[in-house]
Amino acid sequence: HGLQALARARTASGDLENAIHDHLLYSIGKTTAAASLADWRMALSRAVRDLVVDPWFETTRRIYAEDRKRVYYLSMEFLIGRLLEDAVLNLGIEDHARRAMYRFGVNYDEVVDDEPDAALGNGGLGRLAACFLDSMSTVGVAAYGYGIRYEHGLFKQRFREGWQIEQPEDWLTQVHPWEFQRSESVYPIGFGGEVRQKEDGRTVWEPAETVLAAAYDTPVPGWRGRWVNTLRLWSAQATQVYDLEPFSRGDYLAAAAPAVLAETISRVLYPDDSTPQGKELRLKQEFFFTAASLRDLVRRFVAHHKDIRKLPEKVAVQLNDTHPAIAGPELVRILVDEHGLEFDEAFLVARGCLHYTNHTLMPEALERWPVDLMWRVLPRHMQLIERIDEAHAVSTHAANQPRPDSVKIIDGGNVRMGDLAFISARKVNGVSALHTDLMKRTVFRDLHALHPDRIVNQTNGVTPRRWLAGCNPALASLLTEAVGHGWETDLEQLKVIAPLADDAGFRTRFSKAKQTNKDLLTKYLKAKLDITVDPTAMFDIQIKRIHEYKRQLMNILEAAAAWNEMKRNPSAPFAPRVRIFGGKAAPGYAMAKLIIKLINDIGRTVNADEETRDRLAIVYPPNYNVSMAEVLIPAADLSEQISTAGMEASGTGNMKFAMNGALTIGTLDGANVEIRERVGDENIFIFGKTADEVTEAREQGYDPSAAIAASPRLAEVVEQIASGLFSPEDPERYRALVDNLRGHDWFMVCADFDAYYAAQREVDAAWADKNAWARSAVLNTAPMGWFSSDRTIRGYAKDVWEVDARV
Ligand SMILES: CCc1ccc([C@H](C)CC(=O)N[C@@H]2O[C@H](CO)[C@@H](O)[C@H](O)[C@H]2O)cc1
Repeated sequence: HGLQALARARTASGDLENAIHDHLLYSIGKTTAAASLADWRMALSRAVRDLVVDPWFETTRRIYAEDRKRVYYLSMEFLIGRLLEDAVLNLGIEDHARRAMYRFGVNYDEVVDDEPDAALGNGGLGRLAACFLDSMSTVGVAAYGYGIRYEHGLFKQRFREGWQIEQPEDWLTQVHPWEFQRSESVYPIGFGGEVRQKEDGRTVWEPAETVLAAAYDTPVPGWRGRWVNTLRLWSAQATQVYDLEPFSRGDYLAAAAPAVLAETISRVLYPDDSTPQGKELRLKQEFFFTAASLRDLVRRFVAHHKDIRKLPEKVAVQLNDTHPAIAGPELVRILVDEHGLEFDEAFLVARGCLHYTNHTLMPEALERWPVDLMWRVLPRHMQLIERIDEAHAVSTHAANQPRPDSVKIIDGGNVRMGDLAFISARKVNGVSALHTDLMKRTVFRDLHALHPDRIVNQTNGVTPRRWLAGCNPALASLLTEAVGHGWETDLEQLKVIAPLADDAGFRTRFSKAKQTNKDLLTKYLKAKLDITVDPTAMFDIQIKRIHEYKRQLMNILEAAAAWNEMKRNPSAPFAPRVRIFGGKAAPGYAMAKLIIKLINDIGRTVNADEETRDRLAIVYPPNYNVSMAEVLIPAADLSEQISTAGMEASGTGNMKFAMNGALTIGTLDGANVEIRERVGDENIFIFGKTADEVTEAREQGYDPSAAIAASPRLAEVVEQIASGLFSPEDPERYRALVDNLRGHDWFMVCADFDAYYAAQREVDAAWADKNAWARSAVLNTAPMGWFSSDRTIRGYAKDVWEVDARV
């Protein structure tokens, strides 16, 4: 706490102001008169970073002194968003920062708003990794995040006539003030080449191509800077920066080629969040960061520990989905080829360190790499994968006993990364109770039967720092008033407000906080997008990646059906709504892009309708990202979590909305099930088929056209779309979408439509009673302690990593 006091002392007396001024002059090289907003942001960021460095050193010193077991979180994605405001929040110096900027005549909020998002992720998986970093630092787990320092993060989304278009993201065109380049941590990473047997029996892999992995470290401060972990991101560099020979011939392209090719590995994030494209470059990215991370953590271990066999006592590696699953064979390779262990022992040591989290049951999202590609890019690893597969067969099946394909790593010419990860790991977890149960009954049924104690559940969580204290100061101060300080790091304390749901005064102030956020969002939409909405209407929000299983289609179909009814029956008790959509589609996902266009087409028609303008508006701000979520979520009244049951592994947006006092309309899918358990049936709107009912309906040959015929409302809307009502300029535009809906509807939109429509009418009725709504809103926030990522991380620390969690 000395350090914390030091940080405070250094900020209290205006030192922060001096530090900012010094950085502006001497780090940025600008006078106050000449400084731009970006310059001020750089100066403030550097000054705040300074306050994190000492506790960072102290954390590292303690980890070594106490020889703490470390956690290494390997993830292809870290969807961090902005860092300045979050660091200021964690250090508790917002007033100081705001006052210091004010003294320079600079608006603090504009400085914060100037920071580009670090969009190094696609969606749920990447954002979860970022929340986990915050929680590991706050609860005091000695941890490193390992990932890729993409030059270009997730693409920028623009709409051209309602169609999504993608533009490159370029967060690094400006200096990134939070990172430190670690030129001493650069490792050669090989690809391709040969594997040779040496006369002493040892195996040597001689790669044909080598790229350098250069480390960039970003400090990850926990609450009040008591503990500061590290995020180490790898950037690809060429071993040979420049080829002078072609240069001297004037062939500048050839001269630059080696560097360009090498750097391609960390150039851009693949924008898919479900169907892998199976590109060789993606495989190289996965191996590049995994191999660099394993080399780095083994170096750190052997620097202080003699016996490599003891690695599992001091190292726990978490594989964030199958993307780093090559870690199994790579760690075995290091132990066998470089440390001389026998294969069997090396495999046991490696498995002792590795743990795998599965984030999706979607068959098409499970990575499979063609065996011939693996032989070409990673020949030594392919040899070891065969050995691992063989050894597993022998250890689980008698010699003559046939092995079901489902437990084979290599099958049908592919390496199944899910099976490789499962077999290489000590613990495997799902991300919600329902999802973990479904893992045991579907994709990993046979492996679960062979290893019944390997799968555990760790229901996701979100950090209450960014997703409540940071993005919702209006509610946060009300909570602090009612609960006292401490809830930010012990969210269970929010339970205290449950009885206040019956306190009219508290309800009023709770609703006032919500209205404050709705007014802020209204201003944001006007300022950024020139969109005008009615801040007193119900803000009904669905924000997430566009995917058929998330059923944005069902949402917009219901909106159109409500619109039809409003026109048919103007006195019907529809609650005035602003229906907000946000989300990107993977560039190659045609149906998702068509759904975006349909939302914009129906929005254009409905928003232009004078008759219903006061009761329904449809808004789709482009380029949904972390910092936009921080404005949308606090302003939400209704949270749309309407996925086909059994297909959303957990969801994390659902938790953020409930934490911020929104009511959920949703299916019994993912973590919605656990949200309902905690908020109670009367404070949530559940509808639709359960996961088992979905499976059953599919097995019994579900006929969507019958469901459409049975629902006049749905039939009317489908016909309107098919006839081009919302696309007069191209009546056939939605042929594929309508045909799929009538003929296939794998995601049960038609089957759940009427139940969804009815649930939305219940929402309208509930909205009419402001007191009851406010009461339910309070009773959504109160029990959200379970959904703090601090609780999730404490679960991993105890059940998976077996590490201390103490600052
Ligand atoms: C290789 C292409 C690819 C890339 C990313 C993914 C991710 C696993 C998709 C993802 O983000 N899954 C989401 O993970 C969240 C965090 O656990 C869950 O809350 C969501 O339900 C799940 O869809 C799959 C396939």
